[in-house]
Amino acid sequence: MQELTIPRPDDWHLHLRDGDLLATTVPATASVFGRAVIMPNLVPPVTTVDQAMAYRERILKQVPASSDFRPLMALYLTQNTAIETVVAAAENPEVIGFKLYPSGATTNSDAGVTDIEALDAVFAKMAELQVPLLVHGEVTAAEIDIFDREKVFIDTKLRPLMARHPQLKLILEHITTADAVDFVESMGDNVAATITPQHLLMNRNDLLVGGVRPHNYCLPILKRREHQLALRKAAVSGNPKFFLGTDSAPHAQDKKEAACGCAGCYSAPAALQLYAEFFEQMQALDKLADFASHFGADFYGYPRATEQVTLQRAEWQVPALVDTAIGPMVPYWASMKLNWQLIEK
Ligand SMILES: NC(=O)N[C@@H](CC(=O)O)C(=O)O
Ligand SMILES: [Zn+2]
Ligand SMILES: [Zn+2]
Repeated sequence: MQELTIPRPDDWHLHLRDGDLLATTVPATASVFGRAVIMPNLVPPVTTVDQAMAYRERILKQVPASSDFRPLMALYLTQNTAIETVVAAAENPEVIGFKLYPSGATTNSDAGVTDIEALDAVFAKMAELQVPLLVHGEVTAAEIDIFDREKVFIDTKLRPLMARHPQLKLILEHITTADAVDFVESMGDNVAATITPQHLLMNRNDLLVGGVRPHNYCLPILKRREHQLALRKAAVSGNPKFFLGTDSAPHAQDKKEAACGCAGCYSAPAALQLYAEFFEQMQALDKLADFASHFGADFYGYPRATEQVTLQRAEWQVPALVDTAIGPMVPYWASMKLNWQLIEK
């Protein structure tokens, strides 16, 4: 196969950041993807519908004229999120749902949730109004090993949450383990998951063997190979519960290449090409359209894309650096080759 045309994909998990960086991050995604779920972990976090609409306007200013890109805004769930905010979110078509960050779990999660059970009335309202809950699924307790944090979260927090609220529409974000695959498969049609390119293409050896590779460091951290294989199998299984979410999460080069480096892979400059690389490795390019363009829209209840994008099988090198207003940034897969490139039609 030399050319592959698929419906315009959507990115169901994306960090654009704010301010001057939007001039880089918005075009990078909007030139390829039709819609994206915009993560709210700004400083301060995006906790209200008004804040989300103001942030959305700042994003729209950077969308290239040739693009119909639609940002779908996620609100940051805190311990103080009010029922009225759930109602307001349900009434606003540009708000897609709420993002649950366990406090301290990841970048800019200090304002996150410390006591999930205490928010049961909020979850009940979300379930009633079918407002999606998007979850960073890791516990943060110091005694829990970083490689076990997703599994322990599923066992001690998510399964009980779903038992209390069986109708809750829940997306387990950026899954990294066989345990997460099992959890999603064991639940009803109201539970789904996003999978990033780095968790499909890499395992923890790619982070640690031969030296620490800060640009492969993200959260949840890359796991052992057997977990990677479980994710790879799920992504090509044709099960509509698993779909594309890049978790592209830019940090400046000096913040990544540091004694205490930030977590997050800036994959947007090569996102679709990276997924194509993976689907080709699996001899499953015929499944890319479902994973990238159909299943997420179906799950969230948006129309499927009518436009198309075309990939061509031709070697392409990911840039070594991307210049941005906050300094140079090293994209995920920097300087390495990929077998597929995007072409204008
Ligand atoms: N994935 C990451 O490693 N980082 C994300 C936060 C997140 O999605 O957990 C970020 O905002 O930098
Ligand atoms: Zn996360
Ligand atoms: Zn993220």
